[in-house]
Amino acid sequence: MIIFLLIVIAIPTLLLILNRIKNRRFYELANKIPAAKGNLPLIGIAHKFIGSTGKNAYKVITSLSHQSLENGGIVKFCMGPNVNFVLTNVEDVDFLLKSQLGKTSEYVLLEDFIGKSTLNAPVPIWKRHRKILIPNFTSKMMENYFPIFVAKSKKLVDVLEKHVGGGEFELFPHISAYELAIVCETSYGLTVNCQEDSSYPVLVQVETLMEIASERLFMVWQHPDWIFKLTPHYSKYYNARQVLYEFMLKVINDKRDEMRAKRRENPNKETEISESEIPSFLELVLSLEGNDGYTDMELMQELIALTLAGTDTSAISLSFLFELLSKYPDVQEKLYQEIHDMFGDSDRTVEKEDIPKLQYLDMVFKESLRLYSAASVIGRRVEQEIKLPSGVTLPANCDAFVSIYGVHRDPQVWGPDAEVFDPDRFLPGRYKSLHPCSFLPFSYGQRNCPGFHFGTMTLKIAVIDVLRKFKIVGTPSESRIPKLEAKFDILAKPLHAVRISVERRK
Ligand code: HEM
Repeated sequence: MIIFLLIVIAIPTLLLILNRIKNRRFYELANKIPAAKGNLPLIGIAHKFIGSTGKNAYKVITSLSHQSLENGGIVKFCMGPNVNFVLTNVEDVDFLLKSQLGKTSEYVLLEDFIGKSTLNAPVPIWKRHRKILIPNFTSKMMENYFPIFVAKSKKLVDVLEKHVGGGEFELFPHISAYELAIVCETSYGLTVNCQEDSSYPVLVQVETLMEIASERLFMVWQHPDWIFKLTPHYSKYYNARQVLYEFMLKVINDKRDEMRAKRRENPNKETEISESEIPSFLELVLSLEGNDGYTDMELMQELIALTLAGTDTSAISLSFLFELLSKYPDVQEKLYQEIHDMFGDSDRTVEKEDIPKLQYLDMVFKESLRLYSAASVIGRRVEQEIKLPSGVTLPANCDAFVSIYGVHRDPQVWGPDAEVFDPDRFLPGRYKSLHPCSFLPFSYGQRNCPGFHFGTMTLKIAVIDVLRKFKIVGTPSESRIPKLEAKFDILAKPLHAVRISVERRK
């Protein structure tokens, strides 16, 4: 027994000492940075995630963010042997996001279903993929996609119409279907009926995969693939991935056949996509010679990554926005007045030129994203030792997390009322004087969100169309500090199903 105990205690201790000696410089620098409360030797804060729920994980993340703010912009936490840092100082965040392009080790866990896609790929692959992806998001493409956004928004209004007089209902599935229908049509050129059918396979499987991947993220012992495969939820995960893969492969093959058939009909045509057509990302890649280096597997995984990146982020952001409007009827009425002043009682469709003219809409949109960013934290791998503008030096080979949640609630940036929901803080004169990294719901630097305009458009169009038609009714908040509960499922999502009711305006 004594020998057994000696082995159990002595071997890890010896390994720890050897690790400390080998990485002396790393620990010398890391030790200068304050550690999070409850950070224990050997395990760090991993115990805080035992039996973790998304709600608990969100609490840990927000607590680390507040501790970072209290320490002047940085806090250290360990997950088992890994030492990580949470940054909230805007100058440091600016420096980190401009200088470090690699993602942290957590993103590697996503490889299991999205491979090495733009979202999570190591830098050399990312550069190649991002170059192919970017033409899909130019202002010309946004113009092309605009009619698709408007058509899906109209369908969202039709679906909500059925709830008039019917009391409270769950909003999120309708919004999620709206965003998915847009991403499918713009990314794969596929018209899907998910707005009519809430059991649509992509919607359900993406949800399952995100839930399980998020749980695994915090269970460090499940990170090795062979252990993960032994867990009870692996078969659910595997089945969801199979359904998604089969669906996407069929989409690719069908599109390729369709394009080949067109080429046979018209062999003299140089490109397969005419100016008048709206090419999807998939069509753009398939029209490139040899798919520009994408294998079918890579292309399929990139499409899944685009679906994840584009659908959930936008749907979550829109859901929080509508929930805030239901809780603050004064803000909703002011916004409605602005929209009504522009459209009157007409039924004309929203046009691209309308959007920048709606200033209060922009302020409400930004304030909602400030308080409830779908991406509450983003990670960057620090390869070489870096000295941050605040004077802190991060050691080489560590993971640094930018807390978007923390930056957006920093009283030094946003004032003592940083927790208050106040769209006026985005009045152009007030907001322009802030550091560009003070507001970064779409991240910042070269690896920021390419879907920034896309997401902004889909959210604003839906808000305009829905408010023109309906008053959104919920339980008004008694405080100007909203207390919307969230959980962490890789993204920060509403904890409970958002329930609202709608009343017809006219
Ligand atoms: C309100 C909506 C959206 C929000 C809040 C959002 C937010 C973000 C954030 C914070 C990142 C950086 C993630 C990181 O560094 O880990 C990101 C990356 C990305 N987003 Fe978005 N996004 C939105 C909509 C979209 C849409 C509509 C698309 C595409 C259709 C999209 C595609 C992507 C892609 C491909 C990346 C990876 C970029 C790279 O690593 O180079 N996003 N997004």
